[in-house]
Amino acid sequence: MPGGTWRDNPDKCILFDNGAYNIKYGTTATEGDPKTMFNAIGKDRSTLSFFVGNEVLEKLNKGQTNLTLTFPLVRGLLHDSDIETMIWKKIFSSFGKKKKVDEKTSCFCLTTPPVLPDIVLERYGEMVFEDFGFDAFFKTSGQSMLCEFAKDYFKDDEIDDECQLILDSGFSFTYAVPIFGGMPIKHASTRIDIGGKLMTNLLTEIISYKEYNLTGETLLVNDIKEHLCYVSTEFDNDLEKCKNKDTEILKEYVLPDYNTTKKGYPRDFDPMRQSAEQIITMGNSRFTVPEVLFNPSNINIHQAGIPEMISQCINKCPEAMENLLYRNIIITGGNANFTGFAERCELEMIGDESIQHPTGFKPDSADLRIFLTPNPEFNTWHGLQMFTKRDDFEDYVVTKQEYEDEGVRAFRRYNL
Ligand SMILES: Nc1ncnc2c1ncn2[C@@H]1O[C@H](COP(=O)(O)OP(=O)(O)OP(=O)(O)O)[C@@H](O)[C@H]1O
Repeated sequence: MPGGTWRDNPDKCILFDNGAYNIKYGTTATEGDPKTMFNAIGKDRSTLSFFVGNEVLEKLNKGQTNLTLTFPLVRGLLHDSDIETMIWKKIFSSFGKKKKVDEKTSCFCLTTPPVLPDIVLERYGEMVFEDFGFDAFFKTSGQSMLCEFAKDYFKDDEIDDECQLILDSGFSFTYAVPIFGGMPIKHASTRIDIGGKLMTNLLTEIISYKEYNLTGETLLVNDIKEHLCYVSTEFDNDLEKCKNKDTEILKEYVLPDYNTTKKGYPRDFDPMRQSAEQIITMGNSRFTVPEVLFNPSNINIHQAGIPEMISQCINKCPEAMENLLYRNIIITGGNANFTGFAERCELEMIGDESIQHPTGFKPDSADLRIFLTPNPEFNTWHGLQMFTKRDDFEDYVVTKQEYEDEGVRAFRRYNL
């Protein structure tokens, strides 16, 4: 067990970027990328035994498809703290004997959504201090930590030090969060109720209707989505190409048979190929699914698409910040991995004949600069790690003693 306390031993700051899909975890001393833990449990419908975190992925990858998945975070918020506790325990036990987590001398650092109801904050306080018995707790929005990362990573591009707008498109939602002086401007934070989960569900429906019933095969469809979907920068053109069976767009996904192959894979469409495998042909669903991020009304969600949401968010901020925010937009989150995501945002913000909003969403007077983080899923965690190395980190930490004296108010001392 490592000696000292979190104040002097970087192994004792435990860092969780607590995504609704994956928890990215490590310590301040971790070198390289964090590890990930699937943030769900799976219950075997026949034996009722259950699997926790990555065990679920292992079972699913081996072809065990009769698992019911339960996610402890629902719509981004903690919904089932017992399940979350099980998954956190699984992570702590993975640290091994040598680096065994000693809660009494460790600080637990956690990312949460930018706006967190008191009742959820209270439950996190209970879990961290009462159930696990940590000595200290640092709670922050993921977006503030992403900023910490981006300010360093893009410093040569002269990203503004004070003022940025984070566009974070993850599993549950897509957020636009303006940041000033490292702190989110909460009243201006805006969100659309579309994230990776909804898009995977949508693709499941489309494939199940047109080809094979893949209901319940969430991870398989997720894999198809991650390999084959993209954000179109020429939507009408791409639709036309699909009608003409253009092989530039048509792709195939070979389904696993769980006998000779355990994993599916994508490949080019070849009309001449004779094939014994079960195949899904992906045409316009490759881009109509991610299109819902830009046109939510396509699936009857009456909210603004991403570029309009960004401008709505900036409009809620003081006018003096407007130019700075448009000049410092940082895109992150797992969905930012879709090819074309950042380009499409830029096209629609500026306005372009090839897309549906030719006039654009930014004022003519504002310059636009969009920064795409290099490894969108991990950058928030890296920002968190950088933050815990700052000289003033301790000022943002709530100790067990402070929590016992002040309760949940102790977390309101700072606004990250
Ligand atoms: N290469 C990819 N292409 C498309 N989508 C991807 C890719 N990689 C990851 N994703 C999607 O990103 C989503 C997860 O993103 P992220 O890790 O930012 O979310 P999270 O932090 O777990 O959740 P949240 O931010 O909602 O709390 C998943 O839906 C996943 O399918």
